[in-house]
Amino acid sequence: MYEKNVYNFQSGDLVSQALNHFIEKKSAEAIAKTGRFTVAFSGGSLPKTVAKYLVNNKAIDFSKWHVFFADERCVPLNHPDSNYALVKTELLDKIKAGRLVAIPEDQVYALNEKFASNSENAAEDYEHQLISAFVGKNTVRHPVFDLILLGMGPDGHTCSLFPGFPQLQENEKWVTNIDNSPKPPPSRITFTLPVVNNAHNIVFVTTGAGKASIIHEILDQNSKEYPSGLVSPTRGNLYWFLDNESSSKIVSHSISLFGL
Ligand SMILES: O=C(O)[C@H](O)[C@@H](O)[C@H](O)[C@H](O)COP(=O)(O)O
Repeated sequence: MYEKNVYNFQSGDLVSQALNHFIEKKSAEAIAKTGRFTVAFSGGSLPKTVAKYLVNNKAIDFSKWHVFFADERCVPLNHPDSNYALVKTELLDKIKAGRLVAIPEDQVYALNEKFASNSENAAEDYEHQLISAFVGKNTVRHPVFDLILLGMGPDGHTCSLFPGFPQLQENEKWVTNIDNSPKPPPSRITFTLPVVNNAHNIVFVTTGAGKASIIHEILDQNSKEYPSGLVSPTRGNLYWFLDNESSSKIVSHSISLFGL
């Protein structure tokens, strides 16, 4: 059985501070063990919340980071809907601006723009990018990420895995596609559940009151009704970083003390 840690902070700013310490530790552990740190980002508010203090953290060896996208919208990389563009603005460019050693560009695994208009080809290409980054290094049947950072939508979706959609059943592929996403834009690629569940560390970052009821159902009642409730590590640990609002409906004994 995996370890589930639910951390509650007074504000979104404290969530960002805690994530900075947490990621520094996980990055150092992975680099000491394997010489690199493989991390996947989602979109939404997550990149900004994660990057707030991280971009000034001089204790982190960003040159050893390999950055991936847990899901991506099939749009050009400079499009306002692109998760790559968001992570570039919030994290990659800010690290570069403030430091001598940035994350090398060939260690950032973005959607291949050639396939932006064909989600099936884009997913296949992204799976090949994962294969080239993981096979022979850290793969069993699925890649083993050091850290996957997830958000949760108001319908309980995570990555681009939406409630009731067939992508939730995918057990073979590492990356799959969707062309009828209930949330625009419709065409996307996404990690599959086995890839998410295979990571060493899976972190949900969820702030704001809108998701408090779903969080209560997932964390207190173990609901499997929502894609986020199906995240269940096979080898690693699961962490939820919440603020006072998103955790407001959780029964208090579910909440762990944040410590490193
Ligand atoms: O691709 C998307 O549509 C978004 O990236 C989405 O999956 C997001 O991660 C969640 O809806 C949480 O978003 P917030 O953190 O902004 O609430």
